[in-house]
Amino acid sequence: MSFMQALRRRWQQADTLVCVGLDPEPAKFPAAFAADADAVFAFNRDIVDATAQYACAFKPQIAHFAALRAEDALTRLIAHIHANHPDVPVILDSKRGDIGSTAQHYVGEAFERYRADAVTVNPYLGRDSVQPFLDRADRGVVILCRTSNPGAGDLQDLDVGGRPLYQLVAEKVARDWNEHGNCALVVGATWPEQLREVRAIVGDVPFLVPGVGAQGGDAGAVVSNAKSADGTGLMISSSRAILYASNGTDYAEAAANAARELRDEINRHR
Ligand SMILES: O=c1ccn([C@@H]2O[C@H](COP(=O)(O)O)[C@@H](O)[C@H]2O)c(=O)[nH]1
Repeated sequence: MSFMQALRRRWQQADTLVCVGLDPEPAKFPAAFAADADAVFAFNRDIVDATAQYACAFKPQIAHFAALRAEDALTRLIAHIHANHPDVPVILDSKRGDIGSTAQHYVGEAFERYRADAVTVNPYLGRDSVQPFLDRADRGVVILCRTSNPGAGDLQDLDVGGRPLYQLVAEKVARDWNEHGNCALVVGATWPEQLREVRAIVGDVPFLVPGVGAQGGDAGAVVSNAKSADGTGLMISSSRAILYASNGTDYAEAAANAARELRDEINRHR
């Protein structure tokens, strides 16, 4: 089953648009993990098992693992998700982008080494840099469009022939790059108006929407402005607000509660 098929099936069967972000920061782990040499894997595994029922996708962010020299933990975590929660697809958030010959190796990194179902990609080197990802029709290619950070507009809003650059990215992805139907777009929850504009341009292309929770985006506004025609179309991603809902012994239960509350808030606006 392709990433897009798995995502659509998950949206329908689990009735959730929540993407659980996996961004390990050992300083925020509960005290019990201090003596655990495998803490990065163990903490994330517990979070995954506690929140899977509320998740339409998991999104590990690669830098959080690589900076800790925990690539092996990331490999085992994704294998754990596939083995124990096979209906929940995994998006590797690595924001890759390079000339085609190197991009081919980033494809291998995401899909062969880590066995992710989808990967985030930076489009600013142009189509040939994204083509090796696009060619993998079974995998998702989640392309940066209008990111959630405060400086997103510095470049993404630059005027190109009377329109902001991010709108041209959206149009190009939806009309040219999505031949296999395997593209999605990153649009931040912190930009409700831009979410509405991009949805109007791209039809039902799925959005990965980071920026609720710790970054302060309004989940209700995201849904109202950017849901697709059938009330889905969104992977609304939260990392810190779920992962670190508690640093006590109830960390897994608190994470599950945070994910469930986000799911319920989202569903109230669908
Ligand atoms: O525009 C973007 C693209 C990616 N991210 C990533 O999402 C999470 C957000 O974490 P929170 O704790 O929910 O704020 C993180 O991995 C970012 O690298 C983003 O925030 N914005």
